[in-house]
Amino acid sequence: MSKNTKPFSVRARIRSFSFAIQGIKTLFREEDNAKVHVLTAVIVIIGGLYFDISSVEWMLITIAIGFVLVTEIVNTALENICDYLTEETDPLIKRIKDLSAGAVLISALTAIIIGFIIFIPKISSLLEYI
Ligand SMILES: Nc1ncnc2c1ncn2[C@@H]1O[C@H](COP(=O)(O)OP(=O)(O)OP(=O)(O)O)[C@@H](O)[C@H]1O
Repeated sequence: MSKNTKPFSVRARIRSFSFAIQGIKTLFREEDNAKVHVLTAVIVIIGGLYFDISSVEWMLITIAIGFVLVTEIVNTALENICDYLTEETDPLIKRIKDLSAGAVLISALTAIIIGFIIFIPKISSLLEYI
């Protein structure tokens, strides 16, 4: 394994950070799924502010939102690699893309379950109060 012999450089770290920001921008510009996830996250955050949820609930929601966005980014990167490798229909490419899409689905379902556990009791007590 090759050892990184480059000296530590703050400038290089800032450059790497800017590449990561470019990746996030690409995701939101080109992936409709990511736009849906962000819109959902905004609605959840508004709900959290409205119901004045606890610190632990904010932490769970933050983890859920981050988990969904990270799987979406990894899925998009894998899809791009697949499309770069071949434009032909290939069973292995299908397998990779379907597995990757499965990861996004699992993360989204996890986030939905967390959202339901946090918000359903609050919404029901609000409805009872009305
Ligand atoms: N080269 C390929 N060979 C075989 N099957 C493919 C190939 N490309 C895509 N597929 C199949 O078609 C499905 C949809 O592929 P696509 O790349 O459009 O993903 P998508 O999830 O619709 O993309 P997006 O995230 O952009 O909405 C894949 O999950 C896979 O099952």
